[in-house]
Order: sequence, then structure tokens, then C-alpha cells
Amino acid sequence: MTGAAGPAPALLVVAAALLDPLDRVCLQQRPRDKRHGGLWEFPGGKVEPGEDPAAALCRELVEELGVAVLPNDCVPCGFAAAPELVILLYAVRRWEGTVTGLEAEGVTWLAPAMATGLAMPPLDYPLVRQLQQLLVHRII
Ligand SMILES: Nc1nc2c([nH]c(=O)n2[C@H]2C[C@H](O)[C@@H](COP(=O)(O)OP(=O)(O)OP(=O)(O)O)O2)c(=O)[nH]1
Repeated sequence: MTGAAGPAPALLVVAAALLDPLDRVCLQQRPRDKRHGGLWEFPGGKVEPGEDPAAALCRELVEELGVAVLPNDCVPCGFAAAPELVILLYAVRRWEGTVTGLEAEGVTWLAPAMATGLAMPPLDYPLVRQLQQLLVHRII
């Protein structure tokens, strides 16, 4: 049995694969002074307690990229998990506004096949591979 001092529950994180008409995905570079600083990741962030995950993603996309996305336009397309962290990935093809890296060191658009050549946090590699498979098979 696990008592009150047991392990903390896994952190829930949401991430977006913004896809342009050429199926290039948007990745951002984490600020140098943060955990995984300088690595390239899907935009997104932590889900607040009681928050709907898709709504959390829409909030993060306003904060990080300055774009407005509707929760219904966030299509679940993958996940990655570690004991301390679960990341839910959503494909997003529709947004309003111009993608701008408001918090990141930089933003780039590239084919998912090229993305694994970038230095990324560990869980972003399996997310990119899942995305690539769905695009290859035209599922998303
Ligand atoms: N994308 C991604 N995030 C990871 C991995 N491993 C890992 O601990 N994280 C952490 C880094 C962040 O603490 C969290 C993502 O949430 P976030 O983007 O809101 O975190 P942050 O550090 O930028 O912002 P904050 O704590 O200042 O709010 O997940 C991973 O493999 N991929």
C-alpha cells in the first residue's frame, strides 16, 4: 500500500504538432535557462489541476506561439510516458494568427523525418515517430 508520502503522481503535459499544408511540423527551442534548455520540442506545457487537456493546450499555444486554436481542432495523435511524466500529443491543422515564438529561443518548421535529427528532450523522439507514422499512412 502507498501512504501519503508515496511517489508524486505523474505530471500531465500536453503538446501540439502544428502541421502546415506541406505536413511540416512546428518545433520550438527551449529557453537556455530552463530544464532541457536549448533542446527542440513540441509547443505545449503542463495541464493545471482540473483543467481539460485540450483547453490547456489552447491556453499554452496562445502563451507560447500567439495563435488561437479551438479545443475541437486538437486531434489526439500520440502519447509518451515516463514514471514522472505523461505527454499527450495533439495534431493541429487549424489556427488563427501568425506563429511566433513568444517564449522560445526559436521556432522552426520541418518534415517530421528531419525532426529526429534535432536535439530533443527524450519523450519528444517517440512522439515525432508516432506523428511520422500517422502522416505516412495518411491517418491525420
Ligand atoms: N516535451 C518534453 N518535456 C519534458 C520531457 N521530459 C521532461 O521532464 N519534460 C518536462 C519539462 C517541463 O518541466 C515540462 C513541460 O512543461 P512546460 O513546457 O510547461 O515547462 P516549462 O519548464 O517550459 O515551464 P514552467 O515550468 O516554467 O511552467 O515537461 C520530455 O521528454 N519532453
